Amino acid sequence: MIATESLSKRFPRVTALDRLSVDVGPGVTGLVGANGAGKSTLIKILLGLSPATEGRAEVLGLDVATKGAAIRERVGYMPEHDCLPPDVSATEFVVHMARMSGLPPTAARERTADTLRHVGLYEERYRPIGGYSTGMKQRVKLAQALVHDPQLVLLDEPTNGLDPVGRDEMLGLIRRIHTDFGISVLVTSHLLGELERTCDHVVVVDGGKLLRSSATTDFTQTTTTLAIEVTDTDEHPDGTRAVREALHARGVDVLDADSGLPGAGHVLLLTARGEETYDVVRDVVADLGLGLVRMEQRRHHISEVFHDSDEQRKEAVGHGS
Ligand SMILES: Nc1ncnc2c1ncn2[C@@H]1O[C@H](COP(=O)(O)OP(=O)(O)OP(=O)(O)O)[C@@H](O)[C@H]1O
Repeated sequence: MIATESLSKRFPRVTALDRLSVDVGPGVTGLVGANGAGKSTLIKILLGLSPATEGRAEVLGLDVATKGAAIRERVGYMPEHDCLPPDVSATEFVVHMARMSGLPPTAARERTADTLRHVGLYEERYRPIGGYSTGMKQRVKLAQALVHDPQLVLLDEPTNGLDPVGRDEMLGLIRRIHTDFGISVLVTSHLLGELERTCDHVVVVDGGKLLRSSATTDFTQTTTTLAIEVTDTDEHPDGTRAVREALHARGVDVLDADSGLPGAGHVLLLTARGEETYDVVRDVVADLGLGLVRMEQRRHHISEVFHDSDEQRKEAVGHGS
């Protein structure tokens, strides 16, 4: 769907993309990175709206440097910022965008009705957009990206400004774009956790560089932290400490309390190395006669991926010297 080769974009004061080479296949792909990582810059280059300084990129086999218009016919784009006209209704706006993409009037009206229904806008679609909530505006932006039945949509921070329920609804909609219509999706976010549930594949960028590109299942398998909480007993007044020592004796990594992870210090955090880690924890807690209050897989945060990669870089430097 998308292929970039040593793609760079330099502004006078900042390098927004730094020799980025990545392949994105069909399905739902998350593009994750902190604010300023280069996500929006990449999307604008992929749409042929902004030239790269160096390197090349193809979208649906079309070169972004020369085939921008053909790419934009086949690709939908949901911009990050509020860009909707306040005085027109969702229906008027989306019909207009469908006509702009070349659909004849009747087809434009039919596709608009279908698409607005798909994103969950019903009676409200005849009211002016200016009176909409943030969630409704995000849905209108999504609808205009889908209305011309593209092969691929690029969604820039579609969950921005939404409350947790709104985020979940938007993520469900994004998943269904692929499952119901077969349209592939590239969706950006600064939250790895939310994309883990929605995407088949995740690409992580930092400072314009590729940090990681993996199937979502690889992410969860290789970066699994378990949180354990146990009861205290008369025999073990500090149950947490007793478990920590027993696990250590069985060779299970217990992360430092100051690991920076939320909850560290109150619960034990350890790296799961597969099924057997669960068995070891169960046996250790049972042998000590403690109660297991909680054993759950921690959702990972983007900062941890950056942290891991920093450690890897340091290790690589250390080994090299
Ligand atoms: N037109 C521009 N002129 C100068 N610098 C720019 C321009 N556009 C982006 N940048 C800079 O390039 C870097 C990457 O910006 P970009 O918007 O691509 O990041 P992002 O990952 O999309 O973050 P955000 O979610 O905050 O938009 C930032 O440091 C930004 O300030």
